[in-house]
Amino acid sequence: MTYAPLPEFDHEHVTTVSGARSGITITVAIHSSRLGPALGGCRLSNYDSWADGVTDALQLSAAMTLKNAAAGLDAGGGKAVITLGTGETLDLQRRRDVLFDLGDLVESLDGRYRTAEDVGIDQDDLRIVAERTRHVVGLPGHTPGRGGPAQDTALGVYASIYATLEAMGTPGVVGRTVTISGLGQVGGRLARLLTADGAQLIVADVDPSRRTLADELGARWVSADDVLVTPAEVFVPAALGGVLTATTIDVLAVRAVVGPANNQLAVRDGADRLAERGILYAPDFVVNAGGVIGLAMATEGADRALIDQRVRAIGDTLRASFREAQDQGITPLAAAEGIAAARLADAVGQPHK
Ligand SMILES: NC(=O)c1ccc[n+]([C@@H]2O[C@H](COP(=O)([O-])OP(=O)(O)OC[C@H]3O[C@@H](n4cnc5c(N)ncnc54)[C@H](O)[C@@H]3O)[C@@H](O)[C@H]2O)c1
Repeated sequence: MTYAPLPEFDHEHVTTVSGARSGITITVAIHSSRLGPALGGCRLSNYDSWADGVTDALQLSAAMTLKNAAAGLDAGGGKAVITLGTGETLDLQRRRDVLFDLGDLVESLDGRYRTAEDVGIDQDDLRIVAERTRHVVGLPGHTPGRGGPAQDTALGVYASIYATLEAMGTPGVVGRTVTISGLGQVGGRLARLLTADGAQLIVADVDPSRRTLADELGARWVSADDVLVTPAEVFVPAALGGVLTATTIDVLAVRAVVGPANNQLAVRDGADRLAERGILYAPDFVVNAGGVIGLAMATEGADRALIDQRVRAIGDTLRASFREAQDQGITPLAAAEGIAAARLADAVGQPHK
């Protein structure tokens, strides 16, 4: 994973601790609570160093501020990261210990940050965290309908792909080639939706067991190494962030990038580079907001139909970003950041940002 350098420190509050039970480094980063108490998942992942874990928490929480603002949620941006060393795994006892440590840390923030699932944390883990804190969102049984943020995230990406193809002047997915890198919780669900609509899928995953789904859907399987150079109309990054480096942008053979991975751009000028290559970039924090929209709305008691409607409206936010970009001669990323910034600027009576 490549981390774009942070231009400045503008977070409201960051706490990094060694868990009292586990000794594992845990960071909670609250970037902004201007629109409400911060909401964002907890990631449990391996890092080269504890400092990389902190950097990831800083970047992910800043992205949550943009995501929640652009999605029209009354929620600020925050994120937690549990930092495991390279190759480190947890046995059941240690996993429980670190989840209790996380719960205590979240509880100590008294509701300023609400945690949820993210990569490496599932609903069983959330149940354990909830034994130590009230500030957990998306517990099993709390989301109406099909449940789980991945389905809502996939639906938001699906709506985004339609909006992007429309902006490219080639609406609809029938017969269009779409490459999905990462057939996990989101990528797998998205693959099913697009196949049902008649898209031609090309898929890759580092986990060979995902090939079963590829075969079931009649998708073409390519290696994870080749996925970026394989020609297609749309590239969907659905694995880890940081996939769009100066080098990979130069070799991409697609017309658009639309995917759920957080913080896809490893270089700050990545959006400009994509535009120079004539590749339409759908900003990740707009595209992947479905999960958090579902979580936030479920806590407010919304029903499934209303949540679906709001998740599908991600396509409209994207259309507005593309229009603004066209009108102003800026990238869609800058336009989407402008939409989020306008909401943040309108918020009153809350702390700075
Ligand atoms: N789950 C959500 O609701 C949600 C919400 C917002 C953003 N996201 C982001 O979307 C992405 C996917 O999330 P997910 O929940 O599906 O995760 P996941 O862990 O279920 O799936 C990721 C998949 O990517 C594969 N993978 C890992 N490295 C790869 C590589 N180099 N090349 C190809 N495949 C690779 C993994 O084997 C796995 O199958 C993540 O970046 C996540 O942060 C997810």
